[in-house]
Amino acid sequence: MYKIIQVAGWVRTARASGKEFMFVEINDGSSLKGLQAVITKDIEGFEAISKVTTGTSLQLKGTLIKSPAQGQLFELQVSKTDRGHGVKILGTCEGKTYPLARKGHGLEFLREKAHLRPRTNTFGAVTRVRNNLAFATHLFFQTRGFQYIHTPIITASDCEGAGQMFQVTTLLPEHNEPIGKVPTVEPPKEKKQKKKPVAAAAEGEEQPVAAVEEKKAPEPFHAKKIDYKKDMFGKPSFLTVSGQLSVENYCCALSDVYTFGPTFRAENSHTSRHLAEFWMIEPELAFATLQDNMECAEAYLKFCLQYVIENNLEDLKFFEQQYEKGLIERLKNVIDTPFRRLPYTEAVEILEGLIKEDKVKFENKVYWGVDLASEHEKHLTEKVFGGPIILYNYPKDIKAFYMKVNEDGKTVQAMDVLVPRIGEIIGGSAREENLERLDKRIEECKLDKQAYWWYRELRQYGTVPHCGFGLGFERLVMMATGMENIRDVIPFPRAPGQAEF
Ligand SMILES: NC(=O)C[C@H](N)C(=O)O
Repeated sequence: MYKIIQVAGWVRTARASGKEFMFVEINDGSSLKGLQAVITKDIEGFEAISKVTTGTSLQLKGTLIKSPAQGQLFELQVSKTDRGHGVKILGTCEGKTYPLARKGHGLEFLREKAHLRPRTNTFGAVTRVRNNLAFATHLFFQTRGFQYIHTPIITASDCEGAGQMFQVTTLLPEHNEPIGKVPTVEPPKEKKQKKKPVAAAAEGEEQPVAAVEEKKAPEPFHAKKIDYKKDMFGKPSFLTVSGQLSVENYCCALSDVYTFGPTFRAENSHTSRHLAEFWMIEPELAFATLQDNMECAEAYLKFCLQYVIENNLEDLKFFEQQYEKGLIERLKNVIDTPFRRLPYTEAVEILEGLIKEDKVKFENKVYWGVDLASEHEKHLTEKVFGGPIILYNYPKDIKAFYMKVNEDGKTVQAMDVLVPRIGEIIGGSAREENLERLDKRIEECKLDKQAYWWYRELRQYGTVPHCGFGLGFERLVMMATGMENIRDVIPFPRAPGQAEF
């Protein structure tokens, strides 16, 4: 049994075997392994093909046969036959300057070659896992009846109240001259429109706009004075730091919803866990408690990891070999073990106890009320509990205004999912659904009540208990692959000094 197939891809390795034939391994990025082709001398253009180097793009037509060689099931035989075999060089690759001609590049070197690094085994594998995690995310929420909401990228609201926002400015010239050639606008011939009666709108429906205005001739482009800054959004606007407040609007109408989009934080952070542009998954659950929130977060994380074990095993084995020994076992443990849940207060007591007994030293102080540093979070997950944990009921002073205050008046119904190596992967809370209490928090946090008028109205008109969380997608990719630097799990990292591509 043989099959004639046509494939295309980039040469990984090419080597001649005597003068009679040559071996070429090509890869099209669909999996870690490429396809080996044996090309014989009698094929047209053999002379040119025998000189191809790594990176060349090729199209091959040949017969797929069982491979006699070890480590591969099939190989492609390309030789002169009556079955239309052939080789076509699509794009040659300058071997002398091609940055990936040599094997075994460091990740740092590859970060500077963001346009070419997808061709390496590491970035091919990261990309395939990332893709499946995104797919698993939709699968998880969609099969549970959540609606996917596209929340805005440009917004005037600072969800977290943390002020780490990129401001959006226009590049249009200050002096109202339009860019480029101005089209001449001929005013249309004046035509009077008859007044039409407005049809009665059904209750609750939008009123149809009455066609009562006479159509005015458009003003010539130059005549209009435009204040671009003001006309654009009317107030300073920013790139979103979170879709949460927007998705809450939809949660208070469609019940369970989620958003999955890019978010931006203008942190001048050089750590291996932060990016200025990252993707966040933010579900919002209606008629739900903090308990429901924790359950959803845990089930979602486990679902995603299970999905990549089932669909990316070859890639995971590669990561295990190259980056993290025991990766697959670790993932299976996460899936199989219930996440330990404990109040923030208890976690602080554990850490304080360890410090007192001289069992651990931290750079950052630990006391009730502190925002735990990543060294504390890592210690808890890696050394104390040996797996992911969920901390909840955090001091209200270190958390955002929208979180529901507990009866003790000191803590809020917040939760963070912490995982080994990474620290916080999920942050969420039950939202304050009571308008009075929300207003009190807005005041305490010294925020502008007026700016949140629409958010407050959700509490005014048919409020419901609801909660939600945000998962930093890149941190999930790090968790699933064992990659240690967040810049290596996103196609084009946006971090200080890195925005060229
Ligand atoms: N949707 C969420 O709860 C995420 C939270 N607003 C954050 O940015 O961390």
